[in-house]
Amino acid sequence: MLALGKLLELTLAGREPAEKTQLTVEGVRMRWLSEGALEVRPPEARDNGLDLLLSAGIHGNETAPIELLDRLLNDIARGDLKPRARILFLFGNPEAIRRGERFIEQDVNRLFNGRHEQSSGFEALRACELERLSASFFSLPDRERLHYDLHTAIRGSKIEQFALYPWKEDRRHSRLELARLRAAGMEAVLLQNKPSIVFSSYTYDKLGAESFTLELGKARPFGQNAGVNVDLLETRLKQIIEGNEPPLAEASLDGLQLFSVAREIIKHSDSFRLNLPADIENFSELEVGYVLAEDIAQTRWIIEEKGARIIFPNPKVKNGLRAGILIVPTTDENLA
Ligand SMILES: O=C(O)CCC(=O)N[C@@H](CCC(=O)O)C(=O)O
Ligand SMILES: [Zn+2]
Repeated sequence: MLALGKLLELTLAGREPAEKTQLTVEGVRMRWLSEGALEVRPPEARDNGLDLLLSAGIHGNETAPIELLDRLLNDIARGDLKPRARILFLFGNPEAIRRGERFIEQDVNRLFNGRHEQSSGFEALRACELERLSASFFSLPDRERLHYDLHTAIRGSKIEQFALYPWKEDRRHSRLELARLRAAGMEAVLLQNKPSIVFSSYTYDKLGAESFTLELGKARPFGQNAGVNVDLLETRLKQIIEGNEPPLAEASLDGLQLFSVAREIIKHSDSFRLNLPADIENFSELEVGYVLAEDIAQTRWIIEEKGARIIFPNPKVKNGLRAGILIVPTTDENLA
């Protein structure tokens, strides 16, 4: 296999490849751009006009998505997968991946859309570099732009695989993209309703891509991901890459559950207390009247919304950051 197909090995070893560009037997050009960053370009005659950004390892301990991208890249380098799309593969936080940690100093996925400029340290620099790499990748005119930022979650979930769809003023969420996600095995989608500082939000808002954070199961170390079944997603990604995706029945979302954000729970101080068991699962329902959290100056977060559920509860985040999202079921009536 071509050395550049071993992007994960290079990244784990902290090494640069001797040759920065290689051609596969299929005439596909692979170009190493920076640590954990590799561009794949099909021969011009085969190019179908899709620019696909696949990122994983924004959180270093979320290894199932990293292993998935590694398999796709290996297949391309061997000539077994024949891309018609241009692809940018990104491993988000190489140092955290090497150490098996979510992050080292600060969460890269809270540093996009300008936040890295108000910060310092190597994770802020990396977020800046990821913005630059993706902006340059998505700079070609008249092409379809798609970004999947792949994650696994800290805790178990009542709904195992789901997506978060960013928000931008005057832009509607696409029914066709939701149908594509359903075909890729996602069981639910959270439709965001305000701007955010995560990677998928940056590529959606600033670069005009259709962008999603995908949650694929529970985070485990390398080699221990048998419990994370990414078969449907892997099959769909191969079809998207090869340009032979079966047509999508747009009208039907086929049981895909839709949610919207009711409130983001923000941790304001060290006095923040989250009144949930440590092993609570994502999408657990909360009763109206329940005191979910308490913070400085007698602030109390009380459930007011019928059918509310919690995702990503995490009282350990830094002050000022999101310590959970309260979500409620929604309908498909506002989709484009
Ligand atoms: O399990 C958790 O608490 C977090 C899992 C995770 O990393 N999720 C992403 C979601 C990004 C988004 O809001 O689109 C994150 O928190 O960065
Ligand atoms: Zn993550």
